[in-house]
Amino acid sequence: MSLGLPLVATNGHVVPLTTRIPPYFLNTDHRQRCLAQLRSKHTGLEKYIYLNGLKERDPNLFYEVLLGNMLEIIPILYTPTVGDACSNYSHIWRRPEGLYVSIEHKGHIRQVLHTWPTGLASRIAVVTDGSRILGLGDLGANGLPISIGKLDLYIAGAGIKPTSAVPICLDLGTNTEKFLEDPLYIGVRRKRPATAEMDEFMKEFMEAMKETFPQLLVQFEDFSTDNAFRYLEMFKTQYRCFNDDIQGTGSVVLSGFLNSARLASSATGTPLSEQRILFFGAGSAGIGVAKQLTSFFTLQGMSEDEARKRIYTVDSKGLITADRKGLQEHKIYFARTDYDGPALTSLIDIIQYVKPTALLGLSTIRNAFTEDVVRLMASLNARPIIFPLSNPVSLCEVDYSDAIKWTNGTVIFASGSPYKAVKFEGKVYEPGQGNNMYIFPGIGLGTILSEARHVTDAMVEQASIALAGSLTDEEESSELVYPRLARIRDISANIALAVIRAAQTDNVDENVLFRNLTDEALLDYIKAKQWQPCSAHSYPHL
Ligand SMILES: NC(=O)c1ccc[n+]([C@@H]2O[C@H](COP(=O)([O-])OP(=O)(O)OC[C@H]3O[C@@H](n4cnc5c(N)ncnc54)[C@H](O)[C@@H]3O)[C@@H](O)[C@H]2O)c1
Ligand SMILES: O=C(O)C[C@H](O)C(=O)O
Ligand SMILES: [Mg+2]
Repeated sequence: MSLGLPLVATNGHVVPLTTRIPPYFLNTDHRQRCLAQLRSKHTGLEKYIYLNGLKERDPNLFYEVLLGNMLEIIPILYTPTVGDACSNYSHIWRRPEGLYVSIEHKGHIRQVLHTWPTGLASRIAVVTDGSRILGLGDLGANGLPISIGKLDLYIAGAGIKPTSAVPICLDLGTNTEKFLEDPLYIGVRRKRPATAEMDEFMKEFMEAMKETFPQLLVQFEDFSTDNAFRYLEMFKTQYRCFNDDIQGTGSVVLSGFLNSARLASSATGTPLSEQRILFFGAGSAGIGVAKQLTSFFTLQGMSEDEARKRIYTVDSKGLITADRKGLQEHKIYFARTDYDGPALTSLIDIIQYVKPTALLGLSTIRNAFTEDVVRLMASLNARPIIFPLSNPVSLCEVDYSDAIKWTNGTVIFASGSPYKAVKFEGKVYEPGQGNNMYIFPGIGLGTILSEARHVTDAMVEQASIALAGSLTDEEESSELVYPRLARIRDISANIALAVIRAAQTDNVDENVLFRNLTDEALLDYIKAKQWQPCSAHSYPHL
């Protein structure tokens, strides 16, 4: 109810003309109060629930607090705590906050999408089917928080308007027995459909998305690996969409790898063309990154074959070789044809054979990079590049403090989940966070603004190169391989610029107005478009 303008007392204090707002509330900093309330919670999950409530009560305040405290709050809304939120979502559920499209809606998906309140204003949907949430497996309908967390990064990190964001969970059932038996489980109680039924569902879903939200970009998130590759292939030139785990991860890891290779090369002189990269884990993420690296190597002048030879992949059965029977489709391209000895199954044996300059973990195997493994990498390389990229932290291949200790501080490190700085023998070392959160907000922003018909490979590649080039002098001299998170808005704007230029080169941009702008003018435009939260709007009746 409007009660007129607040009074300004002679001492300058603002006194609201209402009994519902405490008299001195407006003279205090409510953001500090929220932070104190947040910090009073003891577990990550309690903090997540608190923030969720704050977002519902006052979205402007929520995003203001988030933007001012990214380092503290991103790990709660996103990896790693979002993993706990997903695992427990049926039990912590409080209010509707995303769109569920269920297998039982098949044949009527358009009608379901029409119920979304922001309709034509929608620009970005993060869509998961909950089948491989982080490394936590099939969480079914509990997967929605991953879409919400990614969209919070779009809003905070790229400046997308909250009303443009559509978190979606496709509820296709789950193969995880304990959820099917849980009386509080919020999803349909059935096993996942066979491929043919799921394909029909996905085709109807994508068609309905395009009709209902014509200006929207779809980000596929955390689909199990076979489906992730299949739907990307099926839809990437038909709809405005991309897969975050394959392309976003490929792009962000290429970036960190380029900065790492430069750092290592200043100690060893090893050129990019002599890097040998060992992937421990060959799923959507491992193969997505391997493809992005080889594509970049060819851009640098290597032949496709030379580029591919730089890559070695390992799965649960050991080094992937072409002679292995029944290899899954996505593993064939990188299967080695130059090894014909007995199967190499231990990581130590594989490292001794490959002598990698870089070891990348996308395996979901906690502590797979043992002391022996890390020490062996350090004995082979003056600056070993070790990226344990599996999420959340509980599945990370090696902790930062161990990697520092076992390499005597020589490691060049980036992990998927955040780690704190480590003090070792009097020196402070800062880790990198090789997480697609640095890249998808910029890819999305650039795609939306340029109204690109599709997300092309060049758009993803240019995003990566822009991120790699975004380090400040201070960040470079601190030997960081990714920029500091607090700068993510500016970084996302720069990535968006690179994405728009690549869309233009590929002729997929429908907003051709940008073609006439200089880079400087376009960057200013992008920044001006970024949504800013303003908690002063929170009490409009005052
Ligand atoms: N850092 C990031 O930005 C980022 C992005 C995407 C995915 N990820 C993480 O990567 C991990 C993998 O994701 P995915 O989609 O590729 O999953 P996935 O399940 O398809 O892949 C896991 C791979 O690891 C292999 N593996 C399993 N056990 C192994 C063992 N004992 N030894 C060797 N290899 C083994 C599997 O064979 C498979 O190839 C997840 O934890 C996910 O959170 C991180
Ligand atoms: O969600 C993340 O933190 C990164 C990535 O998309 C993943 O699946 O692990
Ligand atoms: Mg993911």
